[in-house]
Amino acid sequence: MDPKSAEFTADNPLHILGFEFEELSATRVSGRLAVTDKCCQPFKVLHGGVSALIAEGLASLGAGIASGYKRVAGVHLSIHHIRPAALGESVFAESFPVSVGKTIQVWEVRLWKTKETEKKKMISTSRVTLLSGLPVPDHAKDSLDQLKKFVSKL
Ligand SMILES: CC(C)(COP(=O)(O)OP(=O)(O)OC[C@H]1O[C@@H](n2cnc3c(N)ncnc32)[C@H](O)[C@@H]1OP(=O)(O)O)[C@@H](O)C(=O)NCCC(=O)NCCSC(=O)c1cc(O)c2ccccc2c1O
Repeated sequence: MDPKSAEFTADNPLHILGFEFEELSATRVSGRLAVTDKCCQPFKVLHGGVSALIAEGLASLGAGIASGYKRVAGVHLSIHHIRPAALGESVFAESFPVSVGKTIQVWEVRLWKTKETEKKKMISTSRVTLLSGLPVPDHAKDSLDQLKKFVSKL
């Protein structure tokens, strides 16, 4: 299944905002978001909560894969908003693990402006701490199976 297709909703809130995944693995998760009205605060810049949502989503997916498709639970998120992303711009998000333990994982998530003509400019940097290796509830088994199938085809 193509992660950019309408059927693939690895993360529903991100999907609704138009986020498109590019990579999904235990060591790297990335994707892109066009900054539309749906993502902006009143001053027409990317809402800080949307940046935090991207951080939570990417880190959780990566940590879930790194834990062998067990359930993970985010327990702490910190974010620094370095510069704004304006309405009409596009952002690139990348995430990688800082530490993968048996029970705790720490992931870094960075958002960048993606104007090809410009030097890469960072929008925000986040650290997400997650509890990992939790049992998967029955109602969530299907979506984890779907994610597993997709990742195995990459
Ligand atoms: C907070 C900063 C302006 C501080 O900048 P700093 O002093 O650390 O560094 P620089 O001066 O070098 O600037 C860095 C970078 O920011 C650009 N910038 C500076 N001032 C402005 C400005 N007035 N307007 C636009 N852009 C500015 C500057 O050009 C530099 O970029 P370069 O590309 O030129 O290098 C800065 O750190 C910053 O802007 N950070 C991002 C802040 C941000 O976007 N926060 C998240 C969204 S805010 C938010 O979520 C939010 C705000 C609200 O007011 C709401 C109100 C009602 C509902 C919701 C709201 C809401 O969600």
